[in-house]
Amino acid sequence: MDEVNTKVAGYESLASGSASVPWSPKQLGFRPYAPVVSGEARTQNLGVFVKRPLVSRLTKDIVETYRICNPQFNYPDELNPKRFLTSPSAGVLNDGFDNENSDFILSVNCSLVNSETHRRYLVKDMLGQGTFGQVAKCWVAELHRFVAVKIIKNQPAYYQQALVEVSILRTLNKKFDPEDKHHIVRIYDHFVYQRHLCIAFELLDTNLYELIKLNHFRGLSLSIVQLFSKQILYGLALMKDAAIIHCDLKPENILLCTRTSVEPPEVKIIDFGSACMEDHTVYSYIQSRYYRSPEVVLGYRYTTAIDMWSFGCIVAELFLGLPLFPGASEFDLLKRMIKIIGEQPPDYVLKEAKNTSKFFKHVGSVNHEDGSQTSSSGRSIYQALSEEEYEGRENKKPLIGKEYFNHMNLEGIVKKYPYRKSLKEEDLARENQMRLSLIDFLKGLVEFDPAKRWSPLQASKHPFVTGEPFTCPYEPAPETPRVPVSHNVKVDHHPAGGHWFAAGLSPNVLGGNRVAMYNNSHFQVMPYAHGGNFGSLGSHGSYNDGTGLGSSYGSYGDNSNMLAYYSPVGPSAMNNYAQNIPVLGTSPDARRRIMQMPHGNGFAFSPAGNFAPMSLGTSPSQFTPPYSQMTAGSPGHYGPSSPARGNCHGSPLGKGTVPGNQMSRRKGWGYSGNLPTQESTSSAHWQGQFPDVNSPNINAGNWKQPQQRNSGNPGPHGSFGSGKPLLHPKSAFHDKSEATNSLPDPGDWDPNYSDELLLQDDSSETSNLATEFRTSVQISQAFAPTESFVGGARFNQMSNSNMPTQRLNIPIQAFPHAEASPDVYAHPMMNSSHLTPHISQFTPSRLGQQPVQRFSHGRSMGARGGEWNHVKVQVPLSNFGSGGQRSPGSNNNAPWGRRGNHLIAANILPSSHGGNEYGRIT
Ligand SMILES: Nc1ncnc2c1ncn2[C@@H]1O[C@H](COP(=O)(O)OP(=O)(O)OP(=O)(O)O)[C@@H](O)[C@H]1O
Repeated sequence: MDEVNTKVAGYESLASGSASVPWSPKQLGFRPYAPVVSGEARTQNLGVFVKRPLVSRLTKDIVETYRICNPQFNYPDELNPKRFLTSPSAGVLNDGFDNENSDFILSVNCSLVNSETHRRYLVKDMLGQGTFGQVAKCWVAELHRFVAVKIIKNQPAYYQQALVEVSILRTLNKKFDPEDKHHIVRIYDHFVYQRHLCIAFELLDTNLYELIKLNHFRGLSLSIVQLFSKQILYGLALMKDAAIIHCDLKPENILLCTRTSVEPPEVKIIDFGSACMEDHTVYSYIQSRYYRSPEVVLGYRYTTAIDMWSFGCIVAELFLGLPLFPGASEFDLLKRMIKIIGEQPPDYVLKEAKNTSKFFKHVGSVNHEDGSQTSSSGRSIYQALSEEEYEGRENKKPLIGKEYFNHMNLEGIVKKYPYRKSLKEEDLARENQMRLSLIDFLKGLVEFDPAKRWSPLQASKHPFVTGEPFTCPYEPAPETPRVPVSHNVKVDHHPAGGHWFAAGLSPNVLGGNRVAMYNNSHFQVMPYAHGGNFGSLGSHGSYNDGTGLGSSYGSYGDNSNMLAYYSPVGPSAMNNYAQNIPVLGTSPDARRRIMQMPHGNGFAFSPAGNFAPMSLGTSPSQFTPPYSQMTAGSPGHYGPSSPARGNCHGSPLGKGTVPGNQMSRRKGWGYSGNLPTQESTSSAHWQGQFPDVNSPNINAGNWKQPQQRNSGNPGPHGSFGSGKPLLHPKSAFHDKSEATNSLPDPGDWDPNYSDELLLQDDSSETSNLATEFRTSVQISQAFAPTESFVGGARFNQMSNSNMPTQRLNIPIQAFPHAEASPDVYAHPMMNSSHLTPHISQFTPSRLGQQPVQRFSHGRSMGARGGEWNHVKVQVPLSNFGSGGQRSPGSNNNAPWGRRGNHLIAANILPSSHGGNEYGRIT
């Protein structure tokens, strides 16, 4: 401390007692505190005022405060103790650069450097953590700008999949949306630093889940729902046109923009780490459960329509403040869908879907004349299993979550959602109109039949989006058939580019690097004459589409004429390609990759960088490196946006699944081919038709509203437990524990939660500060006035006097003004016992995870390790000279874990982009 003090100019003179430069406070030294606008205050654009706590405000800029008091005061940043942002911060891997989770250990003011452009990214803060690694807020001095940098875990599978994200985003940004008009996050740069792939994105703000949470799980005003819906549809339309399926659309992956003068607010879609090309859908275990489409649950072929389902769920959640289908399990999810929508998946889907027998029983008769199965009554020949039947078939009780919506259908849920108290009569009529419009809108989105589900373009013309008066059910005009996807998307590819090239993607913008990679001595060309040994080669008939392209993990083409590129050093690990065939054909989504090896001999590729013997049908998730607990020191500050959400959907790369129940990745996709005809318009076509937000004549006449909605869907044909109690007689205990488990405290995943907690424990000022904090959150008010047709926010602003000082009470002030009674609307926030702690409340469960799994993504070391261990990673070949573990603490036998003497960044990895791309952020 002494040493530190004497180094501080200004302080030095004080400490020494020297009178040479006597210090005295200057008059100008004191001036009104003007906090730097950043972080939580950014949301002011939306009228969301979240003041920084007093303690923070008094101390955050203390050096500056001292400097104002005494201009001679000089405190160099280097004197600051290292402040780690990554936890654990002990460097045990990668020569001490990485922690035990293969995360690069970040500290404030450490730099990430693009060795090619020498651009430095000065780490300032942690923005979030996800499956792939960490996202840090970084300062780029030369551009005088903050960006978000995603630092991918130092593991090959993560690395490779992250390259897919790079490639997809670059394709979307550059080829489809060069002018940044489609609400998709911009990617600026990517490079490797200390063996970590770093991806620089534009800096965005809070995600929509956080926004809803800030609003205490009350829904947002219809004007905002409408506005965000329109913007998200812009993005979805772009993706459909690019034939890209996001595969993980959820409120957490839609972020507010940070622009200071944006009016109205803007959102953007992020996280393309799960995305894939529409004609190369390989993985069956995709989408976060609440937002998972029925076709994915059922194991039916899927298209961009699954994103529209997720979109429908998001729109409903924005309005309700709670997920529409918060299924605790897939059984529960389907049950909720059927109950709320009042239908069930169409027979043609059930007939073909792989998992139908898991959820439905066959009750129809077989028409022997034409061989088809039809019900004589014209009703469905499938009936949903009851809970008991499911248990009988699966030998386990289905997890059933809490009922939030009081057994209402979609219409009832929306219609009976509480109104704000102060809604005037004229506004009430308008609100009702909007609600009817919303109901109709949602019906077209959460439509069981993927063929009938509206496309982004169709949905964008719905009156709910366009703002036109809703008079009758909307019937979209049919879309113009588009040219096949593969002709629509131009992709860069290179035979040595590995599986992301095979996926029709190119993360590498500079061709030189690709060549360098191809020719690089670190890659070995391995004659590969026995494709059948690696049974995935060309075996996946579902998307060979006549071109001889293969399917699974980086493998495609002619079994007998293939070279496999093996890189002992490259994070790309294993690249293979088929000679003389177009390199298109593999899903980029390694996380959901299901190995399809119907005629293999038990060997497959390991993304760990080697050929590894694996059992048939092994999911790539099963050779994902052990995914250890995400033990961020302060997850409350920068933990996953909502670990719970990330938990239940099964990303094989660690997008945690609940051990024991969600690890059931579907294997053997086995879909025989015949992808449905994908319709698409050309970019010019749909862009021209897309409604202009600012146009007063938004698509007038472009949509029609026939008097009768022709849904073509008969009523529900089956029901879960029809005529029987929903719960198994023995399930009372189970249900209770399930409810408890699935209703964790939102604080467990709320990054701001610990702030409030901190305030509570903070001496005598606690209640004042807490009150200040709470009363400064004024979301509802903020969202009200911008659009005229909806009126104000749905909720009154909470009054100070009513604000409790106890943290646990805060969120449950949600409906003090609600007019509906709890018995009418079983909303968790309306429960009269709202003053009890969250954990016993109907606190919204994100994806049904237990709190403890939140930050571990539901994967314990043991569980992951068990999966990992069965994959024997081959000993690296000759030029992998730096064998052995990278560090004493490492037990990673994969070459990835070794540092070696290779210049990965320079030789192997795709280079960062040129200046023109980056120029966008200047
Ligand atoms: N451009 C950005 N600006 C600001 N914050 C961001 C940005 N991108 C990501 N984040 C933050 O980082 C978190 C993790 O990002 P992202 O979802 O891309 O990572 P991931 O590892 O793919 O996560 P997941 O586990 O959901 O797949 C986000 O929830 C968000 O809070």
